[in-house]
This record gives sequence, C-alpha cells and structure tokens, in this order.
Amino acid sequence: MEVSRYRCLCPTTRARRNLRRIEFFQGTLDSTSEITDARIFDTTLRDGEQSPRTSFNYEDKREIAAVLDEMGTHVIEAGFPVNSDAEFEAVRDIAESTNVTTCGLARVVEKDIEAALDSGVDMVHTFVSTSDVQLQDSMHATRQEALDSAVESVERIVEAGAECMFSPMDATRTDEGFLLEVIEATSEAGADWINIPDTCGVATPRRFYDLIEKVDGHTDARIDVHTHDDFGLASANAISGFEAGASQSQVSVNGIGERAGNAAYEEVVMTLESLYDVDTGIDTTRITELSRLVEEKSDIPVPANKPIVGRNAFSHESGIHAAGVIENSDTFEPGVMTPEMVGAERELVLGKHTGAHSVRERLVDAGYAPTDAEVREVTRRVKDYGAEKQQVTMSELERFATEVGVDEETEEVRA
Ligand SMILES: CC(=O)SCCNC(=O)CCNC(=O)[C@H](O)C(C)(C)COP(=O)(O)OP(=O)(O)OC[C@H]1O[C@@H](n2cnc3c(N)ncnc32)[C@H](O)[C@@H]1OP(=O)(O)O
Ligand SMILES: CC(C)C(=O)C(=O)O
Repeated sequence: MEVSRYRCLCPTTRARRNLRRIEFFQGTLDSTSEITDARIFDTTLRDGEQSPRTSFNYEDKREIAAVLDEMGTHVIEAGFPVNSDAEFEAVRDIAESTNVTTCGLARVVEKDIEAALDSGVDMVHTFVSTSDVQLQDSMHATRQEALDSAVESVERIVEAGAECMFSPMDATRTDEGFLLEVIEATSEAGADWINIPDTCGVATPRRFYDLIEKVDGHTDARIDVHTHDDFGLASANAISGFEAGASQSQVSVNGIGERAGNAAYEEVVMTLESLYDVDTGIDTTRITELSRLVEEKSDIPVPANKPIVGRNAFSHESGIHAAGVIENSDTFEPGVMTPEMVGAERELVLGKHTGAHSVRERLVDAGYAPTDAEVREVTRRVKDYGAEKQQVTMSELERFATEVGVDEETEEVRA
C-alpha cells in the first residue's frame, strides 16, 4: 500500500554511523566473532546465471560487471568460458574492460582450462566432485581419478601464470579424510585459493564453522566459501565461514543461482559492514541500483520482504513502528544499517495498520494543518479503506483530507 516517501528522518554520515556501531556493539563483539579479512567474490554472472530460465546476453553481462567493478567488488566470476562461443566472448570482454580481478570457471578438463586461460581472466577456478554420490553418478570417476585430475589441473593453471582457485565440489557431503587429502594435494600443487562449496546447501552455520576451521589447518592457501540457500542459510553460512577464518565469500546479487540460489551479495556485504564493523571497501550506496539492474536482466523478481533490497526492507505501515520511526528511525530499524547506506529510501506506507502519528506526518508533509480531531477522522478513513485491501495512495489521503475539511497550511502558519 505505497503512498509516500519519507525522507531525511535521520541524516547518516559515516562518523555518525561509526559512533552508532560503538554504541550498539560495546561489549558484544568477542574475539570468536571477529572478522578481519573479508573479500567479496561475485558469481552473479556464473552461478547466478545458472538460475533456471535465466540467461544474460553480452550487453547484460557487460553492464552488470561494470557496476560490480565500479563498486569495488574484489573478484568477478564472469562465466564458464568453455560453455559456448558467446560465453567465451563475454568473459573475454569483461576481463579486458574491467579493472577488477576476473575469474573463469573450468572443470578439471583440459579444454575447459585452456578456454578459461585463453579468455584472459586473471584467475581460473577449477572444480572436481569429491563426494561419493557425485563421483559415482555425475563424474563417473574414482576418488583417485578425481584427485589426480585436480592436481594436474591446478598445476596447469599455475604453470600458465594465472591465479588458481580449486573447489572440491560438494565438500559438505564429502568424506572428511578424503576432502582433506584433496585439499592438501591441490594446495601443494600451488592453488592460491581453496574454495569450500556447500554445493547442495546442507551446511549449518555451526557445522560450516567447524569445517572451515579444520580446512584452515590443512592448507596454506587462502580460503574462500561458496554457499547455497536450499535451507535459507547461505548468507549465515558465508558469515560463519568468515568467522572461522575464510578470507573470501562467493555471493550473487539478489542471491540468484542454482535452485534456491547463493548467499546474497547485499546480505553478506551489509552484514560484514554493519554487524561486524568490517570495511569491505565496497560502495554500498549502489547496492539498490545493482539489485534493480540484476532483477531486470535476470527476470527474477525480488520479493518485497527480501532483506536490504526488497521493497519493504525500509517501509513502515504499522502505527507503532511508524510513530517511533518518525521520532528516531533507530526505534524500529537496525540502526547500524540505514536506507541511505544502501542507496534506498525509507517509506511510510498508509493502510489498515496505520496510526495517527503517521497520518499527521503525511498530511503536514503534503501542506495541511490538521487538528487532532481531523487527524483521527482521516486515520479512521485510511484504516477502513486499507482494510478493504485497497491501496491508500497519496491522492486517497488528499481526498480524505478534503472530505474531512482539513485546512491547508497558510503562509502565516508556515512562517
Ligand atoms: C555446482 C556447479 O555450479 S558446477 C557448474 C555447473 N555449470 C554448468 O554446467 C553450466 C555450463 N555447462 C555447460 O555448458 C556444459 O555442461 C559443459 C560445456 C560444461 C559440458 O557439456 P557436455 O559436454 O554437453 O556435458 P553435460 O553437460 O551433458 O554433462 C556434464 C559432463 O561433465 C562431467 N563433469 C561434471 N563435473 C565435472 C568436473 N568437475 N570435472 C570434469 N568433468 C566433469 C560429467 O561427468 C559429464 O561428463 P560426460 O559427458 O563424460 O558424461
Ligand atoms: C563450481 C562450484 C564451486 C559450485 O558452483 C558449487 O559447488 O555450487
């Protein structure tokens, strides 16, 4: 029930934001939840594009990559070069036209790795299944074959001079002894990054923390995590990975990706910034713009209640909440995250749950000078109208004000 935008309740400057953080977190950030190293690897153009029924054309990929680059994203996985000529060209173009570290995906297959290297990306991300179910029924390979091809692939990438990321696919459903053996072997072969993928989204934050902590003890490579949202835990697991020592998380804008998707760019970045006090270096004020761009290009609508980028993320209809927010937005918003920080706007929405404070604010904002009795009467009409599931727009509010006979504010009053 959108009716109006409510701006400038609480000016947000970086200094104020930092001050707030200190107030909110005094004594609550203990050493186990500290995150010191946090980089963002965006896979919107690779895993995000694997969303069923989604495909980005060349221009879409370029446009999305340009915004991610301008925002200061650390790595962009531009695609899977062996997929097709069009994909190869798009990846090559992004590698050439951006300043960011670019990455291309490759199976542990020679032609995939050569295609990725030829595309000119800075980093090649190679992966092999390590869980028994995938080895048996997807790759049709033994553990030894998977291990050998992983090592050979890493060696080839390192020899070619590209940065190398290795993923034991389905790590969270892999026998732990074998997982550690593959990680040790690929690390020795020269992998710069070991990515731990929760391919089928079965990790929980606690279990994922334990796994990342264990992996950290078996490699000198930097650790990256790739989490899926089958149980709605992708972003929580990504953060848990950071807490356990990972340096980087793979995310996608709006959380798009295979099945239920990946950890969401906006959720992971804002959690790091606002709840862990990490300066990611990313320009968060463009998050809403980025989300709208990916929504349009992917054709995957963002749910209204999606954290940070959903239409309702900074909207208030309930009377109690709106009344509090009118005085101080920290009353019913996180406080450590404001709409300004993500390039969004706060909205006071009028409907069945609206209270008098909100109505008064909207009327005054629109140039009226209502009495208390008039506010009560307009509020009654707003509620009745809203209860019929009708949208209470600004023009409805003005109609109610006219019907009730609310005076417009005079020059004298204004002075
Ligand atoms: C969890 C992930 O997101 S993994 C990434 C998944 N992304 C994609 O698949 C998107 C792009 N994929 C593609 O364009 C195609 O699947 C290609 C080009 C990679 C391969 O296409 P095709 O040769 O037609 O094979 P197809 O896709 O039907 O089957 C996959 C093949 O890859 C093999 N495979 C799967 N994972 C790996 C791996 N990590 N390393 C080596 N081979 C692998 C399978 O065993 C199967 O081999 P087979 O053809 O000998 O049976
Ligand atoms: C390629 C790998 C990292 C992947 O996308 C997954 O396991 O989900």
